[in-house]
Amino acid sequence: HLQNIVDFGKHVMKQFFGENYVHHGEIIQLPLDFVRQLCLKIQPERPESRCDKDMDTLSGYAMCLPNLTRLQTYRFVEHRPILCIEIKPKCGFIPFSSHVSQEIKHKVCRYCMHQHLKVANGKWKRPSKYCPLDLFSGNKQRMHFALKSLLQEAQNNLKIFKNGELIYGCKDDQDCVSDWNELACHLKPFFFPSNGLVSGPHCTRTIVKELIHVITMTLLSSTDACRAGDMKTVPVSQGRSYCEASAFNKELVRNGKHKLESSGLPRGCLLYKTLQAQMLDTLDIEGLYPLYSRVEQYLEEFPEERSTLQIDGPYNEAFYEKLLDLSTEDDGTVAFALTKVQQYRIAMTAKDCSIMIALSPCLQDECSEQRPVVLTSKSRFTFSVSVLDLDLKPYESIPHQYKLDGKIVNYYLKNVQAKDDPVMSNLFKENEDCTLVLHKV
Ligand SMILES: O=P(O)(O)O[C@@H]1[C@@H](OP(=O)(O)O)[C@H](OP(=O)(O)O)[C@H](O)[C@H](OP(=O)(O)O)[C@H]1OP(=O)(O)O
Ligand SMILES: Nc1ncnc2c1ncn2[C@@H]1O[C@H](COP(=O)(O)OP(=O)(O)OP(=O)(O)O)[C@@H](O)[C@H]1O
Repeated sequence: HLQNIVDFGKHVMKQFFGENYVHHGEIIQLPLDFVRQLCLKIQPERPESRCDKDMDTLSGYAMCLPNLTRLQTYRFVEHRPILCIEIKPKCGFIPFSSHVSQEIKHKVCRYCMHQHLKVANGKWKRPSKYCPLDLFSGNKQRMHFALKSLLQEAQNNLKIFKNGELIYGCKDDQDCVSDWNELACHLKPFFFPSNGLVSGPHCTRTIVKELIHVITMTLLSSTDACRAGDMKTVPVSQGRSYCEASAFNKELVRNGKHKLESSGLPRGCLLYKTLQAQMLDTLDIEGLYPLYSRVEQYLEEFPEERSTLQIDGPYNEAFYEKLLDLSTEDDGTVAFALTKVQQYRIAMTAKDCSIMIALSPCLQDECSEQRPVVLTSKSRFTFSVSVLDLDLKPYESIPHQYKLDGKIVNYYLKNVQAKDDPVMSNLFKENEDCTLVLHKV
């Protein structure tokens, strides 16, 4: 299983994301006693919602990954201060598939719809104003808004580490730190090293603005090329480039502006590559589910074929090659259905991965090709960008995805859209006041 995870990173995700962004890790052997002690030590630290999963304490094998809160541009550990921003951007496009049955899915993105269900279920206390389409727009104003929203309501989409230690974001499901003054205290030596800025609300705002600027610039930077770089899954123009529920969009509409800018992402940047991989979901779960059922039916008849079809690996070169087939014509075969299912699993993985941006202050003479640099008003940083959590989503999770999609959309239609829509909300009001009169017939 571990070998599969490593191979998947090495042979598949590196091709989609690029050599420098993906760290596939390696398998190591550990003494069982050490693993048992480690398990006991970390158990009380794990968020409650994660406690349904257990650490493997029996095999003696583990995956060793580099510490991505540190710079990845140097092979040896550096002992200078490091900031790391972890962003889980989620799905950055609106489905364009003709299989979508509810019009709302062509207007409001899944993240924004899901927010309402998550708040109703108690996963989060408040909805976030973050919309992935703003972050993926490539438009600096929209990206700034998205990042500010993440800083306001981090949920599980933003974490900030200083020297490897979490200083901002959710430690567990309940405990979310969102004190900007405290954050500014941590960041001040990075952004204003000569201490020329007095403290107070103005100082906090300035520091947060600088932080957002640095994140935007690093997200738009291109520090790698990849094999699938020229593979165009879908032209971005095919889907809607903004989400109607985005607070940024609503604000524009309120101000009488109806045109939302989408500058597009530079092709080499990690956001662009993430979006391209996400867009391998060309059919939407509604179009994909019948194809999954076709594969399932085949496997029921021929269970021994499961390994030939490479459903659970091996994730090798041959597996990657099959993913490049973007034909849309369904010839009714299992082969067609399987390709779409595997592409969907890649897309799901890319929709749930995280981006790690590591930043370290540097001097003017330290920039080179290997060490990209980003500038702020009073400092300069060398940085690296990596992608985290690239375990292929299981084939078995597809029915769950299908059900969840229905739940998210239905909840939104019933509880949010109906109230936002003036015609519908008037209907609700009238209904509240109406009296039912029964006549004898
Ligand atoms: O379905 P989603 O969009 O809620 O994503 C799940 C994530 O929830 P989120 O929306 O980020 O709060 C969820 O995140 P949390 O564990 O809740 O922080 C997981 O990442 C889950 O993946 P897996 O099933 O553990 O492999 C994710 O499930 P997958 O759908 O990616 O399998
Ligand atoms: N290589 C790494 N370097 C730095 N931080 C990491 C690394 N791997 C994971 N983390 C941190 O740990 C968090 C959880 O990691 P990840 O999502 O990979 O775990 P998981 O496999 O989903 O965990 P679980 O066992 O709870 O399901 C990440 O969001 C990140 O903050």
